[in-house]
Amino acid sequence: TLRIQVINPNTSLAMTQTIGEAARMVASAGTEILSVCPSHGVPSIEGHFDEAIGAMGVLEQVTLGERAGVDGHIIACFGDPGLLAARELATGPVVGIAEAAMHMATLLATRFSIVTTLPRTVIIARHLLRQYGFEQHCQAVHAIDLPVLSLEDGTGFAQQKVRERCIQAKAQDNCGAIVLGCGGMANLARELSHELGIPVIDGVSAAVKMVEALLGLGLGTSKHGDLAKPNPKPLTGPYAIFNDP
Ligand SMILES: NC(=O)NC1=NC(=O)NC1=O
Repeated sequence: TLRIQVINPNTSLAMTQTIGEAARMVASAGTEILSVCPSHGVPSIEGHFDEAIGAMGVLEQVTLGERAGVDGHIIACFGDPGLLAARELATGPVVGIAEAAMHMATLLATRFSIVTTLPRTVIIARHLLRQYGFEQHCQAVHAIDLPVLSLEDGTGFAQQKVRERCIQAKAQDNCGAIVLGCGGMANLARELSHELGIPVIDGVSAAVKMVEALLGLGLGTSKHGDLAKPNPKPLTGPYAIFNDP
């Protein structure tokens, strides 16, 4: 059995649950999904400061997962916080939900749009598009202008706003696909794809299949060069957990 750890970098248990369920929906029979979140941190990630805190939680969970022998890791926040640092720590694949969804979208359409949460997170998506080399594929980045945890408030209001924004994007952007820009939207993609008649892609499920694909090819994170294990140093205080046992 493959064991893939899906890390919600924020500390909201409801969102961790949503993310875990979405991952299990698409996981292969031989794949066990472990859904985790940091022991300490920030309830939602809505900017650069939150991402820095979330990244430390990702590194904590990757460290614990590696020690437990998990085969691969998913960073289930649309900013992919801590991605490269996590790859230094990991032997298996580490895939972020933003890069996974963006890659999938480029295989299905010549242009995709992104629908994310707060306007201030739009710049984070733009930074990732540049970092991953997808700027020329992305037509627009839209925000529903609601906080991340509105997706977990049980009213369905945020979900309705996501739906409206996706309909608008399809009509206005001339995009062939839409990427959902938040881990908390993971359970909306299938229904929206059917309703809109275009691929609406959730990064959690995309990342599960990409990690399974990499493992199926016998591939893991390169340990040659800049993604080799960090040079050992005596880490102190809250970072002592990263020292080799
Ligand atoms: N753009 C986002 O909403 N990013 C996110 N913040 C979280 O806490 N989870 C996400 O996916």
